[in-house]
Amino acid sequence: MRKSIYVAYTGGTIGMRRSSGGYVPTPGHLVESLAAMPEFHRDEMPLFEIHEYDDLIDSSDMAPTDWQRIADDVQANYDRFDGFVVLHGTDTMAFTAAALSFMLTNLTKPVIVTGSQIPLAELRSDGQINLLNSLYLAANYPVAEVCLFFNNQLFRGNRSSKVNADGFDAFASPNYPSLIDVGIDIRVNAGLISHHTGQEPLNVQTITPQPIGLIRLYPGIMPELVNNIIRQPVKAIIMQSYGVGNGPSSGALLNVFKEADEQGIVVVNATQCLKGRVNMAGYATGNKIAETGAVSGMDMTIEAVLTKLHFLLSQNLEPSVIKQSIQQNLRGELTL
Ligand SMILES: NC(=O)C[C@H](N)C(=O)O
Repeated sequence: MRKSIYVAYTGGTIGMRRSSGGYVPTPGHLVESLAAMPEFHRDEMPLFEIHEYDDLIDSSDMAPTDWQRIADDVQANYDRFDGFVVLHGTDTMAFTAAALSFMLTNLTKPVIVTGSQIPLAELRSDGQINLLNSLYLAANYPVAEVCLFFNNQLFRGNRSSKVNADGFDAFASPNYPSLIDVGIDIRVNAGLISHHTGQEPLNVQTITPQPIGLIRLYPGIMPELVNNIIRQPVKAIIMQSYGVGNGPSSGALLNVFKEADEQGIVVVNATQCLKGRVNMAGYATGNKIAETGAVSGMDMTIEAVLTKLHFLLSQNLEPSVIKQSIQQNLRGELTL
């Protein structure tokens, strides 16, 4: 029997049209374009149902409330379909994929987030390949987790980052292998498919918008500037440090982070580098950051750290519990 895939269409370039003000999402345009593409309707393809959202958006406009809507949508249709494809803009696709990975617990069916760099209806679009393969993989290679498909690779959602603004290879998973590579053959990288038994029903954890500060360290960064951020109603700060978790060792700057920690603000030390992991014990400069109470972001992407913080802060947990949980492997987002 042909499998049945639910497509949640949120917006993004894949369904956009050129306008005098630049590309904009256009209701009905994607569905119309797909109807005219015979390859999507071949017998080897699964059946699919597209749910076009009322307000299609450029993913630059995505917010935690949109993540919630997508998660609730998957849950509402969970029993009727074999798998899920979320059509999404590329700009914040990695954030949504990471957020969904934390929000959806006990997943036994694939949720694949995808989109394109050129609209589906345009010449040389990568949308056709991305959507066609996402549907095919969702039906035939049911990786039971939230994934991101782009440029012939299926990545773990919470390990992905947008790394190329204008290339078709827009995404990478710097600290974790791709789950599936699509070439002449479809190669599943062994052992990466989750084996959930499906005894527990799918659960959606509610995420609410949270005040999280993101501070990228740079040579000459002024303590006063960071100090202003902790004066805000902020519950957590992601400190994007150098290399393996280092930063300027000026007492004034370190004191600001220490003060933040004492106020119950969770400070996560995440590296600016795309690849590799934080090890604050490696250098004296990193050790000093650890002494302020900051916890390690390990080898998580910034997208994973940010959405994991949303996930944890939304549960009203004590800062000490959040500090512990941030360093635990919840959905394969970090390597212990
Ligand atoms: N390629 C894209 O989808 C970019 C677009 N600005 C978006 O994120 O919606």
